Amino acid sequence: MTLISASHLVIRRGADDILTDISLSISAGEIVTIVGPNGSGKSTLLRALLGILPPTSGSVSRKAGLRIGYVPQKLQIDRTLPLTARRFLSLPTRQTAAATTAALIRVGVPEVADRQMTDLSGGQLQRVLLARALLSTPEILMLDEPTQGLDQPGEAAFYRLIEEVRRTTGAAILMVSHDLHVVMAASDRVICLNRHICCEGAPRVVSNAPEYRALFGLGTQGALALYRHEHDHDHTHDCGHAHTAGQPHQHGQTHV
Ligand SMILES: Nc1ncnc2c1ncn2[C@@H]1O[C@H](COP(=O)(O)OP(=O)(O)OP(=O)(O)O)[C@@H](O)[C@H]1O
Repeated sequence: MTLISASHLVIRRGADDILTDISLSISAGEIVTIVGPNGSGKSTLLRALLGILPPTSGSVSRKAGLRIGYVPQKLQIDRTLPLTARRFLSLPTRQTAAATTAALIRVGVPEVADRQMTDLSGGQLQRVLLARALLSTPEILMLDEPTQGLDQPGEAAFYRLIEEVRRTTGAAILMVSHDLHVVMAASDRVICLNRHICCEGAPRVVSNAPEYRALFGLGTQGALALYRHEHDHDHTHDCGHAHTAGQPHQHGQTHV
């Protein structure tokens, strides 16, 4: 079942097309990761799919009544405003103490309930944001670089949690990530964005550890090098190679 789809979506700001001709769909229960360089439109795409940003042209459609849990890239909290984690979970929809306690237990940080939001560590804050998103029992969770600023064990733990959420709730996950580990280990499908959809496909299992480590050092470019993807358009795109329309192909090595 399709939860969200975009058809020939264009988002323009001033004279600039931030997104051009984006067509995609997200199905129930799948984990899809959007990768792409800084400024490639990843956050803009999430916001357009959420319905926060109206399309300049093209369209976005969401299943009727779709419940979306959104974890934003940044959260601005006024340092002068006292706000405990429990209270934060009750905004904007009021929740019972039992519900907020259960949500914090679920994401593994019950001890932060009465702490100030501004005092939480990066990893605790991400979990509280996830807890709030889960309180709406979402059919799809949308996460914008949810592990930014976390160390590697923190990232790994957070993504294990995301996978568990998918397993236990069946929610689809759509996330933006720069992290090759995530792209490789946790996604059913990867979408490479550079204002248009550069390419997309299933991540490939990497058995050769030294190669994996070497490519991991290349950041997003490394990630792009390591998954299967199919092209449906014909140009020499920003992934740096030419190809022919209608000829899906598989990449096994770098294609920078
Ligand atoms: N409201 C706006 N007005 C004008 N330009 C904008 C606006 N919002 C975003 N942009 C521009 O659109 C482009 C895409 O931004 P976006 O934040 O979607 O990229 P991103 O891929 O998420 O980047 P990053 O990886 O750095 O978070 C950038 O060049 C940005 O400056």
